[in-house]
Amino acid sequence: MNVVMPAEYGNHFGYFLGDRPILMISDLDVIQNIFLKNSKQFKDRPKFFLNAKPFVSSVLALRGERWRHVRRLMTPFFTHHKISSQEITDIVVNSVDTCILKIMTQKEQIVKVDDRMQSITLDIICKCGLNMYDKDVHEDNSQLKSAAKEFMASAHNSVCFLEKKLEKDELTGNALILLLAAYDTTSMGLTYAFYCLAKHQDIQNTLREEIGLHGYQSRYVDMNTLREEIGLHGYQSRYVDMVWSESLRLFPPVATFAQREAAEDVVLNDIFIQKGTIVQLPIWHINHDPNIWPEPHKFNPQRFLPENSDGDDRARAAFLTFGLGPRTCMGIELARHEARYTLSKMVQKFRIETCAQTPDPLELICPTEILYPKDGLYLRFIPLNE
Ligand code: HEM
Repeated sequence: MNVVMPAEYGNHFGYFLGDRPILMISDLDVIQNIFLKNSKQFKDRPKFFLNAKPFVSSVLALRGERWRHVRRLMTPFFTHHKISSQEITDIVVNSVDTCILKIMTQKEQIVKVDDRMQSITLDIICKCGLNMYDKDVHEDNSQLKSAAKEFMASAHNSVCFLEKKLEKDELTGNALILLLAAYDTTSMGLTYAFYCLAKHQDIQNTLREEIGLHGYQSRYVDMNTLREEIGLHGYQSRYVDMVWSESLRLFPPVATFAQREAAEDVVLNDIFIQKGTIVQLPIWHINHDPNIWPEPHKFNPQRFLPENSDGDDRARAAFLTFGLGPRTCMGIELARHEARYTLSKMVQKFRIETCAQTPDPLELICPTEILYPKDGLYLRFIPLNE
């Protein structure tokens, strides 16, 4: 719907989902007006269909002043400084290195990439956000169900840093949301990044060379190097960020979630928006609009060279993978931190290629909010000689 309808009906049109009026907007000026300039009139997401506790008490679903309060409390834990701390970096490094070891020791070089990435991101968010350690998370028989059970049981302890400030339901709801929001979004982002790299050996080589040039010559990217690269002196190998952004543009893992409800009647850019209307961002459509992104289906990390993006509101509205405005994704820094290390380390250790099981083209499904490769993604990980 996100893809087909804007192409057919133009840059703004409405439809009903049950009794809910939805307005789909793909004009960048209107998007800026709604999500950035007039965000006070569009501050909340619509009420969730899933009206169950503790989910409705999470930052994702809260509305109005309560959302503002919870978001303000949580924000300090998601800053660049906090995310690139030694504690979190240790967790990221440890998880990716365990995954590499697992790939190295398996007999076949064929890797089910989405499975492996899910283990990494589940491991990281459970340790960083929920204080929950599962030693089998990288094993094939790791039961997501039992992990989820354990998570629910320990949910209250998990966000204890907020304990005195939040209601019990909000603590549990936010723990649940941290898990849901962080794990499959980032794992699918990484899966698509590896798919793009496997299909573009030249770009994979450039990334490998860049990492070598900027201090990743050693076999292992040790903690000090990583902190120096990311934390203290700014990250040197910008190319890995460009690869990450470009694959997230081509394959935005979250398809439909960026929505806002109009708090009052309003006219913007000559469009009358009635109170209660739900404005929907067509993320996929904008990320592939040839008027915004020339040759939109081409994987070209150069688009994200700092000099090619002027960082103004319009540029921000053109890359919608993390949503836009005050309710934009809280986990951008954590996802980037995980991606920098995972992509860098994997291309340093392996040549990643497509194999007979790699789907081409990649067929995607969207059972809820997140896009998954229909039959998983298999790639060949060939260890590189030291
Ligand atoms: C590649 C990875 C990710 C993608 C593509 C992604 C995408 C999104 C999108 C599209 C939204 C809706 C934004 C809007 O309505 O404007 C969102 C919200 C959110 N994301 Fe992410 N996300 C990712 C990773 C993460 C991670 C790692 C975390 C947590 C550690 C996280 C936590 C959240 C939260 C809490 C919200 C709700 C914010 C609010 O309502 O105030 N996300 N994300």
